[in-house]
Amino acid sequence: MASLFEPFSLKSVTLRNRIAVSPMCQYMARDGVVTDWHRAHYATLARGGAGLLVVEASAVSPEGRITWGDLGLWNEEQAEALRPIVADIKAGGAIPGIQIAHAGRKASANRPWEGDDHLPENDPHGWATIAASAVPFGGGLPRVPAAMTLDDIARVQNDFVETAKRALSAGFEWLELHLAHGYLAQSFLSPHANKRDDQYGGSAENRGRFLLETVRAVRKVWPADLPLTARLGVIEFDGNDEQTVAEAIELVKRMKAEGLDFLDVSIGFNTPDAKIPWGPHFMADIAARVRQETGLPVGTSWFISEPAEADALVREQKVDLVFLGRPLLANPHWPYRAAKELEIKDPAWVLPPPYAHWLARYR
Ligand SMILES: CC(=O)[C@H]1CCCN(Cc2ccccc2)C1
Repeated sequence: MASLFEPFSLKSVTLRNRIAVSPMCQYMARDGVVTDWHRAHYATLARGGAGLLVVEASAVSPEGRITWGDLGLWNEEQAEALRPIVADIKAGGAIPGIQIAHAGRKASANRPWEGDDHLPENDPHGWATIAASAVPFGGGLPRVPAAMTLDDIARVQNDFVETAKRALSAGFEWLELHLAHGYLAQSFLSPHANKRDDQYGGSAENRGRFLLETVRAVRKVWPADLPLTARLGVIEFDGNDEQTVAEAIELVKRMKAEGLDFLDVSIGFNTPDAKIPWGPHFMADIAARVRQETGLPVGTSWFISEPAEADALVREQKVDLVFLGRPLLANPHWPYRAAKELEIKDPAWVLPPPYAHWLARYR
C-alpha cells in the first residue's frame, strides 16, 4: 500500500515520494526569461524534499502569456536560462518538470497583485488575444478574443511541439501540457467558450480535437521514456458537471491511447459563474474517479494542506501524487513537517545534509 513517502516510478523516472510542487506562476520574468527570483524560488522548493517540482506555466508564444511577467519557452534564450534552474532542482533531489501553456482569452492581463484583470485594449503593454471562439471569459477578463482560424490552430499546436523540444533541451524530465483553467486548450473543450461550427466545435469529440491533436503531436517529440502529462479541467461546477466529467473522461481515454502517461486533475474555470465547492481536498474524489475509469495514474491539487490528509489520499489509492501549491509557499519544508507528523524514519533526511544533520541531532 503506497503512502506519501513511497517512491513513484513512471516510465524511466522515479520520484523519491508522492509530493509534487504544483506549477505556480511567479510573474517575475522579463521577456519570458527567468530572473534571480526564480533561481532562489526553485532551489528553495527543490531542497524542501518534494519528489517532483513542476516549474510554473511557461508560454509557448509571447501572446500565450497571462501577463508580461510570465515565463516563456518560445525561444532558445529562455531555454538556456532555465538550465541552471533544472540543475538546482535536481541538486535538491526532485525531478524537474515544467508546465507549458497558452493563456488564450485570459491572456494580456495584469499580474494578480496589480489587478488580475485584462489590460485596457489600448494599453501598449497588452496584446490581442485568441481562443476557440470570439467569446470573452467575462468578469475582470472582458476582452473579446479573435476566433482562431485553422492556420492559427496549426501554428499554436506547432508552438506546443517546439516548446516541448526546448523543455527537453533545457533538461526537464517531466512535461505537463496546460489544458486546464480556462486557458486556450481548455477553451476548445468547453461549450461555454467554444461556439465553433467546424471540426473543432459542437460535439464532445470535436471540442476535444485540439487537445487530443496537441497531445499526439507533442508525444511524437517528447521521449517515449519520459512522462508526458497534462493538467486538465474535468469539471466546471456550473450545474452541468455530470456531462462535463463524462466527456472529460472519454477524452482522457483517447489521450491515454495517444501516449499520455499521467493526468493532473483540475478545474475548467471557463465561466466566472462557477460555484466552486472550496474545501479540504475537494478535488480528490473526482481525481479518483478519473484514475479508476481511465487507468491512468493521476495527481490533483486544491486545498490539500495537512500531511495526514495527503497521506490518506495516496493510501486510499485516490491519487498517485499530491500537488501542493500554497502550503509550500507558506513552508517550503512542508515535506519535513509531513515526515515528522507521519513518523517516517529519520524525518530530517528528507532535507539536504547541511540541514538534516542538525535537525536530526539533540533528540
Ligand atoms: C497558470 C495557472 O494555471 C494558474 C495561474 C494563476 C492562478 N492559478 C489558480 C487559478 C486558476 C483559475 C482561477 C483562479 C485561480 C492558476
